[in-house]
Amino acid sequence: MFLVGLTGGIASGKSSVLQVFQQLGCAVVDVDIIARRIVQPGRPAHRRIVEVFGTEVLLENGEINRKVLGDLIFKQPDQRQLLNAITHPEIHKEMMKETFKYFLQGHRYVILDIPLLFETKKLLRYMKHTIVVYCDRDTQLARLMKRNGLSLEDAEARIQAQLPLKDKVRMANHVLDNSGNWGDTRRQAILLHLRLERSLEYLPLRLSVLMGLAGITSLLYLLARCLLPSP
Ligand SMILES: Nc1ncnc2c1ncn2[C@@H]1O[C@H](COP(=O)(O)OP(=O)(O)OP(=O)(O)O)[C@@H](O)[C@H]1O
Repeated sequence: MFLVGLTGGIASGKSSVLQVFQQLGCAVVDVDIIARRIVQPGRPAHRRIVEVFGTEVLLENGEINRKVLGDLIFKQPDQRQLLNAITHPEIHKEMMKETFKYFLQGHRYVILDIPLLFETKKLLRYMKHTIVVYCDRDTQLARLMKRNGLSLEDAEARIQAQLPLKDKVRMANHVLDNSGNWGDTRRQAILLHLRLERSLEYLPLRLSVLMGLAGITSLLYLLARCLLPSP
């Protein structure tokens, strides 16, 4: 098995592309979904967030108010670091669990949607391939304003706060251009899936696990022969 990191910019189309891979039966780890799951009431990260940021970041039903928290950390970078220190270890644990589950199921590759893959670089070394979902700036701006109901100024500020998409394109192994219509992007994603599925890069890990298992079995057999009395 090998890992494929999928990234892009805000509203560039990562989640939409990830859905295509999911529909194709790929093993998909959606960091956005994990990030929502680990802050559900009752989870340790939820408790820590309330301790640090206060009850004003809660909705009436006790869930985290993502909009309020999002605005808060956007305006105060030191608060963002605090939030990351609470959530990142929990997110990484869940990612490892899901990836291991897919490994046991025999998938050839696992695709992980990691919005800040190139910014934090923490997980980059584990990725055999990287994919950037790109779209031109005007399209990105228009989609972001429409989806989040943001003003031009606010949308520009959010795009500005990230590493430019063009830089991410330079760092990636594969680029999916989502500037045009959806059918075109879908086609690019399907072609890429076929390439990854045909790759033999999954073999080294699978073979080493099989050889490890064979080694342990032989060892147990030899031990049993030595320890058990012969008939
Ligand atoms: N090719 C396309 N044509 C038209 N609309 C699109 C296209 N691709 C994505 N969109 C729309 O653009 C918006 C952003 O897409 P999506 O949510 O997939 O981006 P994202 O990169 O996951 O965003 P974020 O990281 O900010 O959550 C959505 O409303 C989606 O429906």
